[in-house]
Amino acid sequence: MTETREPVIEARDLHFRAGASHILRGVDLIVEPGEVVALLGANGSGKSTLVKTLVGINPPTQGTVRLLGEPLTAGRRTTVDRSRIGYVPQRANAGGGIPSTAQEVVASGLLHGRRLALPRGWRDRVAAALTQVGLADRVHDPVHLLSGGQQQRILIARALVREPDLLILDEPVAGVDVASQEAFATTMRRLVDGGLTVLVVLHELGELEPLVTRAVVLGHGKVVHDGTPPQARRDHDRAGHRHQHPHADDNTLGEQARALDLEVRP
Ligand SMILES: Nc1ncnc2c1ncn2[C@@H]1O[C@H](COP(=O)(O)OP(=O)(O)OP(=O)(O)O)[C@@H](O)[C@H]1O
Repeated sequence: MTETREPVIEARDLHFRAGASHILRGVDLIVEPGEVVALLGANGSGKSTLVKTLVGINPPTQGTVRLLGEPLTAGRRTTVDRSRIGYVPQRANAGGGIPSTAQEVVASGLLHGRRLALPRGWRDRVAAALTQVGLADRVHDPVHLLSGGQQQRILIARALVREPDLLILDEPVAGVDVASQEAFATTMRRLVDGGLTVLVVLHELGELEPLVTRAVVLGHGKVVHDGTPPQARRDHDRAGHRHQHPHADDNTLGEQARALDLEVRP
């Protein structure tokens, strides 16, 4: 993996408008190498829009984005090396209605920019990516016949096959069975230990909680918290949990935390 000393993600004063909607309203986000940042917030707070703005799908109407130290400028050829970035979109259908095999879908992750042919050794790389998500034996299976959780793992393999330095995931475990969530967390642990930087949109920290180094909470298109990851409310039910922290019910963060069924440590 290539060493990057500058922030892996550096977004300044990001705004995104769609028609009359002002969806992102001045977001600053810095992610340093090796961090695992959870992007949280209530439904409609702008998480997916922010992630799409960061990867260049929604060019910002104001503000700047730098990825891996290079500027991402709307409408201009970028010097950002996209082969070093893996992106897993939200609730995507891995098969796309076309009966592709797992191998074909994962191999498509090796095509980027002007690369229209698969590189030498692609079969081995695809097999290695499928092994990382625990689906090595499904290489020739049509993706549309796999379960929802397995399809999501195929999409994660499609991002991992690039051996990225930065992985951006939008709700990777939404609607995914527990076995898949555990397999995903184990894979992430291994990759993060190897130096991967991660920005992950989540509704709850779940199995990824031990990995998350920082939480950024969005509320109405703005950052309302950037720091310690919130603690799951289910902790209250655990034996020995000491109820010492305030619920911050009177501020915006409290609203966000309630919407997420989370509470924020003081
Ligand atoms: N292209 C667009 N045009 C108009 N409105 C949009 C567009 N994209 C998103 N929105 C609206 O912007 C708001 C934020 O959407 P976004 O999908 O970013 O939220 P989110 O935090 O990811 O929500 P969820 O948790 O439900 O996925 C929503 O009200 C959404 O309907």
